[in-house]
Amino acid sequence: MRIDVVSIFPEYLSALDLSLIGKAREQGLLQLTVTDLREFTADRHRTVDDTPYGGGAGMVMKPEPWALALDAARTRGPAAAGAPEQRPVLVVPSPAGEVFTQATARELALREHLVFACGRYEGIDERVVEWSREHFEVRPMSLGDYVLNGGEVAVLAMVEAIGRLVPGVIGNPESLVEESHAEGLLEYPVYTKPALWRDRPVPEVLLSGHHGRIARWRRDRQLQRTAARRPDLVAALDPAGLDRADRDV
Ligand SMILES: Nc1cc(-c2cccs2)n[nH]1
Repeated sequence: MRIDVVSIFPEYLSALDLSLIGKAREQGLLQLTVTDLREFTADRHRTVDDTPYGGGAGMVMKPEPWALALDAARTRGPAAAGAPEQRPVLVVPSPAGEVFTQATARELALREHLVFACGRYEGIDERVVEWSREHFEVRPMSLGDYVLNGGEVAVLAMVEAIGRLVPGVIGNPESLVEESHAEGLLEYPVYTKPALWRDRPVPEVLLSGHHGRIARWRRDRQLQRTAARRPDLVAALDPAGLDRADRDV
């Protein structure tokens, strides 16, 4: 998978050099390029913003640098060998986007080329989004109903959520199965040594070695936790995915 990120603060994305995503880049599982939008300006001051038409506070990001930067990202490097001709996905972090979920991460982890446009100020001139539709599948994307100062933080979260689902990035794919949201439920509580810590014991069943009982206990905790903390997820559950014992929780 190829990932391009365009930002006026490329150093913000240096966290993607670290840990799991950094290792996947070294292994060639992910090709990630971060580009400074200001490289695509033509004036001495490297201007990327201007006042909004129609008035109002703040500044809007100018269209031309974005068009040049996105075209460069789209055409950079050879198309992956053998990959079907897919248009790259242009993800535009925005509080006005569709909400990014684990399902979105799973969907985007299957794509060959993702380009992330980190907007700042009051946003990017809307004509860039319209212009991009010719060569990209354009996806305005929100992390949630709160406002950030720029798209970089959202891109860090999305690249991690997507990247970890790319085959080979996580050493043990088993650990992807029971994590929160993997199947619409929150994950169960976890424990490790010591068995007694500050007068708090580990739940007895987990020390029993009885795998069936442990699996049932964990599933019950997932259902109870989801019902308590995220009733919206319970409402969205597919009843066909629940077994009889689930219904008794
Ligand atoms: N969910 C979300 C995205 C954003 C921003 C993206 C770019 C500037 S602000 N705020 N909140």
